[in-house]
Amino acid sequence: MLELKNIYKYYNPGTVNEMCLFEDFQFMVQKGEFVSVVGSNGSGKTSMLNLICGSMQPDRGEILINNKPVTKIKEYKRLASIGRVYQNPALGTCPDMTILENMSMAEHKGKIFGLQRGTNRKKIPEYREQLAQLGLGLEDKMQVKVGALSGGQRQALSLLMSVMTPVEFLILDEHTAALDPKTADIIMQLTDRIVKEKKLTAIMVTHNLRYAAEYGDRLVMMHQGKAVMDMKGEKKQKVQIDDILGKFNEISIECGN
Ligand SMILES: Nc1ncnc2c1ncn2[C@@H]1O[C@H](COP(=O)(O)OP(=O)(O)OP(=O)(O)O)[C@@H](O)[C@H]1O
Repeated sequence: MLELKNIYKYYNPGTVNEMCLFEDFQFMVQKGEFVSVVGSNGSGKTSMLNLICGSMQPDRGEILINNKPVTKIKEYKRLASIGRVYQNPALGTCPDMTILENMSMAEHKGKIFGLQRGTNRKKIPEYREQLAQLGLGLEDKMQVKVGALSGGQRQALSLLMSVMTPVEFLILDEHTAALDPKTADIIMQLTDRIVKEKKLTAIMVTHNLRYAAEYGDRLVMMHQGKAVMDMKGEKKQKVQIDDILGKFNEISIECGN
């Protein structure tokens, strides 16, 4: 379970540009939930993910993971239980290293590296099998540098790498936004499969209302640092784009998008 409790977050405090993004913000995600988060530009979606992952500190309030306060725990330690995939496929992988080296590095996330060889050769068949499951032919490109892959291939690899350690949470920050529609669909199906197979608790920020309606078991819409819609259960299972489009247009117009 993940909880943001009474969160306050100010940007540029003490300046003319001071902005209170979150004011007594509450957000709770149950174990195993797959939450799609949509919202207007600047509504605080990425900031919320940054607070969860520890890349940003709240000014007040508490963040709890499985009822334990983690607010003061540093990002790199918090990421032991969290996998994160970014919008930019370049962010989750290292372009000058091969697929094999990237996977080896991902498997050692959080561990201290010595000067021993980077890749355990015995792991190759296992990595190969994991890559084959992506269905993109990456298993035959294990010695190819990641910088030479397409955005979609790279994002699929980022996704795979983000769950190579036994994480409990998957944080997806517009992870299909930079991909063409067909590739985005492939990555989305892959995401859904991974979340279900590994029984992860997932939070997916997306601007794609179709994905938000189609995937996950809860849909949250954010606006100006607040959740203005929170749908789950049967209501979420039955939701269609048209059911959320009205509210989405309303908040988008309000903030000039
Ligand atoms: N580091 C920062 N310094 C100052 N203001 C910031 C900073 N990060 C975010 N903001 C502001 O906080 C608000 C929320 O930003 P955030 O990126 O969380 O929104 P978002 O919902 O993810 O937006 P988008 O959909 O456009 O990506 C915006 O007004 C943004 O300008």
